[in-house]
Amino acid sequence: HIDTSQLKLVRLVSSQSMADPQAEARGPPEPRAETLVELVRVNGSAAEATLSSAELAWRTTGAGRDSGGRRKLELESDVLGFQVEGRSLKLATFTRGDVTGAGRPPSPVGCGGGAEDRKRGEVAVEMESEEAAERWGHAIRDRFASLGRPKRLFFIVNPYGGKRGGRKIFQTEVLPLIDAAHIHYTMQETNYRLHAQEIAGSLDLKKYDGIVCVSGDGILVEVVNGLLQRDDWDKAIKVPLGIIPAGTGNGMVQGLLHSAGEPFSMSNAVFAIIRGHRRALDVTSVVQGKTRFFSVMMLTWGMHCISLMLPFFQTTVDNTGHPSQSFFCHSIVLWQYIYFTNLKMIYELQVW
Ligand SMILES: Nc1ncnc2c1ncn2[C@@H]1O[C@H](COP(=O)(O)OP(=O)(O)OP(=O)(O)O)[C@@H](O)[C@H]1O
Repeated sequence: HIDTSQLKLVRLVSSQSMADPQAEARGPPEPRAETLVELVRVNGSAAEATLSSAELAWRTTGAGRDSGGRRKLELESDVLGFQVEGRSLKLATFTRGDVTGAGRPPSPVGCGGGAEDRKRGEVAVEMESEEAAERWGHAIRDRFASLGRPKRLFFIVNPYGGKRGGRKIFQTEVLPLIDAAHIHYTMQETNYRLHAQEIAGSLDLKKYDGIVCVSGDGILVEVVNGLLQRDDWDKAIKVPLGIIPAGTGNGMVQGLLHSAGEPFSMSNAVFAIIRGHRRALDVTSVVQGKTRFFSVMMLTWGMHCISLMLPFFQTTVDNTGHPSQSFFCHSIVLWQYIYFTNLKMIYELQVW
């Protein structure tokens, strides 16, 4: 609870504060990777396969019904992970539509776009030699690294958020995809209020490529507060943060997925983290007496207030700056309207 009579200052800490910390380290974009071509068997069918910087494509060469059909996997958006086993390169796919050709008529090249849910699958590419499989494995690993995919994640799970499904969501929705992506992880459940803040305040951040909250927005805000209260806060706040919707409103996830052009779903939220999707968020700082609070949601609150002051402003704006049409958001705006029109005090507020 914040005593609003003492609300003195809303300060925009930095519009870049949650930007990709590895962007600088990664430096300028890699030169285009060499294209590899091999005669292989894909899910048992003879094919000519090509690995370019962005995709793995193959054209079947056998005499069957499917002969000459071309299929492809976008490495960034269709592949969860892969492993090399002897001469075999096994790709765990997560696609909209069928790209393997098993069980359905051939689909046209490309499988991105559309609101259809992604489904898991496997594409097994049998190479002529173990060396070839290793070479392709290295090449795909390099492609993933250049996309900024995380290798080690720290999960904070709130078992009491929303409908108290955090634990189950982690086990059944998050872990299978994280395992398929071969991401190493550590998981810690929150045991009490502000536990997430404590965890973020003392976590050895060198060990992880990101912190993921399986929770509502409240835990994310705790994590931001924990990071910003550290002595090394300026480095700490650059650690990528992720959120898997296990809360009540989940406004942050909805906004982030919308900005990435992905429909809101649990698996899309997990996959966005695996793919290393990032965007910068503003952090606000509120000083109340001698205490300072940080929030990534407070700006939304501010934006709603501004929207209320403009009588012809038709839409609300969510925390990522996108128009939000949900009934829930409009209810919040209505509640804020009633709240603010009943306030008798004027607050000093600066944003810069
Ligand atoms: N083990 C726990 N026991 C009691 N409270 C907890 C525990 N773990 C976390 N909390 C508290 O639960 C609160 C709400 O958490 P969270 O944000 O995950 O869910 P929510 O409030 O339901 O979702 P939303 O923020 O989307 O409305 C947080 O303030 C956190 O401090």
